[in-house]
Order: sequence, then C-alpha cells, then structure tokens
Amino acid sequence: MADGAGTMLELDGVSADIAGVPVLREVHLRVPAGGRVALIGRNGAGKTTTLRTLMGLLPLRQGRVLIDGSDATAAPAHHRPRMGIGYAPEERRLFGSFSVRENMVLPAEVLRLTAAETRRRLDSVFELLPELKDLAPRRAAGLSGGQGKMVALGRALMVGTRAVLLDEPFQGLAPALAQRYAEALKRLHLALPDVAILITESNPELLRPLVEATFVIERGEIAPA
Ligand SMILES: Nc1ncnc2c1ncn2[C@@H]1O[C@H](COP(=O)(O)OP(=O)(O)OP(=O)(O)O)[C@@H](O)[C@H]1O
Repeated sequence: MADGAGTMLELDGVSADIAGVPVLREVHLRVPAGGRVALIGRNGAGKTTTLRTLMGLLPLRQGRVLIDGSDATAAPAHHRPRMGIGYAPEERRLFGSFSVRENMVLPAEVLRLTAAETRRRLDSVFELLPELKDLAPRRAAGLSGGQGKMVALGRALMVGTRAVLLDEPFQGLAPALAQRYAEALKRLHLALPDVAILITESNPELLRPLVEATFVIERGEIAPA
C-alpha cells in the first residue's frame, strides 16, 4: 500500500506479539484523511491491539505505522495528541473524582494549549455533543456507562483534530443511547469533515450506515473483503 497523500492513518504489514504470542499478523489498514472506517471482528480478534499499535502503545515485531504519510513507528504514544490523534479506549479511563469538564480539558493541558484555544475546542465539542454541556459539572464517577462513552468521545475530540480512534463505543449501550451516539458521529462528520474516524465493533450491521469502508479482522489477520 502506498504512503500516498490523503492517507491519515496506515498500518503497513504490522505484526505484534503480546506476552510472546502473535496477536497481529501482517496487518494492512488504511484510513483516508476525513474518511470513516470500521474495523470489525469478534472478541479477541485483535481490534483493540490494532488501535493500540496505531497509538504507539505496543511495540511492533514487524511493519510500520504511518501517520499523515510520515513514519510514526518509533514515535512514542504521548506524541499522538500533538499529531492531532485522539483515542477513546474501550474502558474509557475517566478520572472518577474529576468533573466531566476537567476530564475533557486534561488532554488539552497535557498538550499545553492556551486557555483560549482550550475554551474554543471545548465550545466546539459542546456544540457537537450538547449533552456533554449538561454533564460538564458532574463527577465522572457518577456517570452511566453510556454517558461515559459520550465523554470519552468528547475528550478524544479535544485533541483529535485530524483523527479519532474509537474502541467499541457501542458495546453495552442501550438501543436509545446507541442511536444518540450514532447521531453524534454523523454530526461530527458533517461539522468536521476533515477528521478521520476509525471505529471498532463486533457487529458489522451497526456501523454500515456510518462508514465508507470496512476492514474485518480474524485471529489477528485482516480478512479479504
Ligand atoms: N495482556 C495480554 N496478555 C495476553 N494476551 C493478550 C493480552 N491482551 C490481549 N491479548 C490477546 O490478544 C488477542 C487480541 O486481543 P484484543 O483485545 O486486541 O481483541 P479485540 O478484538 O479488541 O477483542 P474484544 O472485542 O474482546 O475487546 C486476544 O486473543 C487476547 O487474548
């Protein structure tokens, strides 16, 4: 696969092991700039591991990670926000004793954005996900699972000016909440068409209306489409 312009995220023949066991096998995956891509696979297929390699959280045995056409294989995870990459892990990782607003602002502080820029991004995320504005003063520990997923999306968007990686955001959401989350993703694409979205899920039907391309992973290998 070429490094070509217009590719935001790419895994080029990536193999990775966890505890000595091969978990990813020569994975090729490409997310165009502004594209919406689904990564579908059963439990344990390697979806989370694929996102973690893109985030620089797992050493590769083989292959390359390209971000916006540049080789980021050796760039540490903490450089990703600077590259405009946001990540909402499956288990959300919110700080329970912090408010929703504080959780959202944290990555902007780590990036040392100015107060004005942080405010601007926060306002634009609130505009996109209005329910976060109401939740902003609440302690994260008191949120429902679905509310937490929405906050994790908002937090990823605080730094994800080029791409966001969303790990199984629909997992465990009641149908009404899943519907709201899907609508938020549609609004996100309309409002910020340059932000690429890579989203994992076990059920391919759920994401079909939301994405332009789908990759299927089985036992650490991308299955032929
Ligand atoms: N810390 C670990 N130690 C050993 N094996 C691991 C570890 N983490 C993941 N694995 C293995 O790596 C494989 C891929 O796991 P991964 O979490 O990427 O799958 P997934 O597709 O995201 O699954 P799920 O839908 O259950 O989240 C699985 O077979 C899993 O057992």
